[in-house]
Amino acid sequence: LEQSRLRIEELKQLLNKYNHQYYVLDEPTVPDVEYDRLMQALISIEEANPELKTIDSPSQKVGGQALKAFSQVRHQLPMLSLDNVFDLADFQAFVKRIKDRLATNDKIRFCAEPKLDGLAVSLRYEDGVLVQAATRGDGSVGENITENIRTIKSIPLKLIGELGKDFPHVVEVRGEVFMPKASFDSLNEQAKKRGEKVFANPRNAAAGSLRQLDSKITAKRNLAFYAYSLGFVGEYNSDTEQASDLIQSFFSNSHYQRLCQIKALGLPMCPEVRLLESEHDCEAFYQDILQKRDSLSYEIDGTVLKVDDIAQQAILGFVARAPRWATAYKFPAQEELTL
Ligand SMILES: Cc1ccc(Cn2cc(C(N)=O)ccc2=O)c(C)c1
Repeated sequence: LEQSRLRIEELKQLLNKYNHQYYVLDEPTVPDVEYDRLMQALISIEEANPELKTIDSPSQKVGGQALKAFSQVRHQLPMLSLDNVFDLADFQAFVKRIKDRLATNDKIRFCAEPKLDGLAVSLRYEDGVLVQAATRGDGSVGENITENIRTIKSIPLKLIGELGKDFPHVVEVRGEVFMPKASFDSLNEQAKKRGEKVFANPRNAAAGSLRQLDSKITAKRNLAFYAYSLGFVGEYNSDTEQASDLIQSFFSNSHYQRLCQIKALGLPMCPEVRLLESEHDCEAFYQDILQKRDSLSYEIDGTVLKVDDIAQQAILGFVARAPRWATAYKFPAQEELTL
């Protein structure tokens, strides 16, 4: 049994590494057949020794037992929504409100990213292992979709790095689950052939795929994920308050640098994310993303511009459920697809 346990450990580490190389870094170092051989070996040892199967095993990527229903999860930190702006004048008013409240006339650094048209989820890693994933829900309570999230190939089941050195006991990562355009097109083509439900757009297809009680179905939907912020970070026993000194001992005071750290932990990050040195660079970013919109492999409905400095974010706080320090700068609606 000890031999099998060691062999399983070795296979898990190899396969989790290869998954990261293939799905997150896009730099595989072994051929697919080699990956497949190792995966088959892992699955057969786990079948022979079910008591050795663990929740961070890459064999989870194919899905598990179907659920009867989803349980609910209360977010330790609420998942908030974003206010919108639709034109440059609105965006400039947003910046002015920020400057007035910060009582500064200094340039404001922004973390800029495309606004992915998918579903917001929160991933909870304890001791570096993915233990829970939840939808946004109403911002305070969401659905527990852990089994479905585990099947998303670019989401690591285990963080890269060392507990206590690179990450604390509890790290939540928030981001968007989405269905790439190519996956959406082939899913609908297949659905048409089989007389099954056709989805109106990739966002609905992603939502429908995450709401499957049978994670084996989710596993076949080729969903993807990009992280866009931290959620709760701390120790198990701490109450809902953020221990900001603890966060600062692990993560940067720049939102953009935090995203880079999250990427180093193994989570995918949108390649279009930029650190902008001033509010005057935001319009150019918005126009740049707008002109490359059709060439992106995923659907977006605008950009998200966040004050980059964490201390400034804390001063600006939130209004009702939306932060004063961020806005979604949206694109004009695209003509609806006629199916
Ligand atoms: C048979 C087979 C096995 C694996 C894959 C894709 N793939 C490859 C790797 C790899 N090369 O590091 C890692 C994970 C993974 O999912 C395909 C397309 C087909």
